[in-house]
Amino acid sequence: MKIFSKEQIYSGDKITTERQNISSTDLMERAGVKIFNWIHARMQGAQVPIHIFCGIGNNGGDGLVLTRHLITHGYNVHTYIINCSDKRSKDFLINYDRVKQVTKTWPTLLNCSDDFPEIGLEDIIVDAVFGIGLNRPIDEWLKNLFKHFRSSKAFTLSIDIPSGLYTDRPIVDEDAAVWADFTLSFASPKLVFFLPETAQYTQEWMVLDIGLDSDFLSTTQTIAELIGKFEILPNYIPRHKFSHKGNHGLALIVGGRYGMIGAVTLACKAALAAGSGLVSAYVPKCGYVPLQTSFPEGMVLTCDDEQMITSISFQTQPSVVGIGIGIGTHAKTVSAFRAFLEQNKSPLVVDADGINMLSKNKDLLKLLPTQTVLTPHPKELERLIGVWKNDFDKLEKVKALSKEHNVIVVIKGANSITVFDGKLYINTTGNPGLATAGSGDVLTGIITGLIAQGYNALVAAIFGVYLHGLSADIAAFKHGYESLIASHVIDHLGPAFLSLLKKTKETEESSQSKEK
Ligand SMILES: NC(=O)C1=CN([C@@H]2O[C@H](COP(=O)(O)OP(=O)(O)OC[C@H]3O[C@@H](n4cnc5c(N)ncnc54)[C@H](O)[C@@H]3O)[C@@H](O)[C@H]2O)[C@H](O)CC1
Ligand SMILES: [K+]
Repeated sequence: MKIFSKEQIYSGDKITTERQNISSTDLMERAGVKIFNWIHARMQGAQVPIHIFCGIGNNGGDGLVLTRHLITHGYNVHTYIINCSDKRSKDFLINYDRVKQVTKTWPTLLNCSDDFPEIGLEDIIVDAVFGIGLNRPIDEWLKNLFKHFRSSKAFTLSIDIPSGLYTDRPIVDEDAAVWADFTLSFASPKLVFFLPETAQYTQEWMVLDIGLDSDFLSTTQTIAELIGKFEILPNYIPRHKFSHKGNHGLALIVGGRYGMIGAVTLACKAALAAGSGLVSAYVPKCGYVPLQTSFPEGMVLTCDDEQMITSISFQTQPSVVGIGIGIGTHAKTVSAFRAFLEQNKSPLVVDADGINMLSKNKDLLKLLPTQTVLTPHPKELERLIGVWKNDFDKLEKVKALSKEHNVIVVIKGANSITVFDGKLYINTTGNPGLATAGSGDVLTGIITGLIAQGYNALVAAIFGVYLHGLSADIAAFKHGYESLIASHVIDHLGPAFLSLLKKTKETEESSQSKEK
């Protein structure tokens, strides 16, 4: 699913009104009716007090359309206009008049020093104060109003975006935005729903289709894309009946040191379970026996050193090398890594200490083959790109690194984001159970295993992150978040593939991202 920028949404509105020969008021009516339908389907006339707070822009206009329909359907509605400026939008004013035509109880004007209305715990708040048009910090009174919403503990529904959030900038103060339980967003979810600093402002979200021009929707290229089942499926490579293991590549996992052989084992098993035809490990001598014992499907190569990798040389030409897991950053290992990079001809996935070695020896970045996949966790990323000021700054820094070295960077986290060629691919699967030892090693194994069998590196990174999360989601049904361990993620890769390919309703994208 595309994630449109603010500018794209404004131009989509304009194109739609022109091509469909409708007014902006008509489009607002559609938007407001969609919200009304969503609420009406759930409340079915219940007389719970609904407090609708409207700004004076078009987000407030949406709130007024909602107000009118709720009133005419007999709901218990209290509407407030945040009357702190006189720049009322045209469609706000039209809908303000329309509300006055259906009720004698006109909206309450809240001047920006007034007391706040009482809100009960069981009431509902609709936040239509600001949409995507917020362009400057909000004042103290508004902050206090938003705090009042939060302290009421009433269910809070935001229209389009929690008021106070910008679409393209961080906010500095956690009281400066509405903390929504649910956000109904028009046309596309907003990027800030997925960034660590702002995702907390809405517990859940859903996109409402307001019938924007279909050519606009299909042809507009976006910087960010949300990756769900329907984005992954077209990239799936089916297996041929007569294929043999040689057709599905050889993945080589290079890593490990004394006490860190388990990590390599996890990555090897994950590469195999992700579909690599053959998987080999390259480890220091101390890894030989444990790997041969716990990973009977694989081959094990060793360097001469007992404890750590001091040289990397092998006879075969692997389809892909996954390097860095548990490898350490000893000077001898760095030399071996450098020598390896200087002569390597295979595509690469670099993780963990592999990334740490790149961070400490930036000249090594130049030796990476094009479209190498880097999979840093937040600390590794910080070592690689330096400290960032906020999520937007982080994304810009990662885009710059990716561009300079032509590499694919997977920013791991709750919504892992794969960055390449200026684009952001935001993953939708996964759960907090993945915050556990070894889950990153499994991800590296999966991505390596996908490249081995012929997926291009970008698809492998996006698909790998998706599968890893999906597998964890399936495993969590059985194990819960606390008891989920990295091995479960490997064990559930099979069910993850099956669920991806299953054509039933239950496996379709979560209701978080689709209108029901
Ligand atoms: N296709 C769609 O998505 C549609 C969206 N709609 C809704 O329209 C809003 C965007 O409306 P807009 O009028 O551009 O902006 P806002 O309602 O967010 O309000 C801006 C309003 O507020 C003033 N302002 C900005 N910052 C501040 C501040 N810090 N303090 C006080 N006032 C501020 C600004 O000057 C404007 O006057 C979108 O989100 C949807 O909800 C349409 O209904 C139809 C289609
Ligand atoms: K809002």
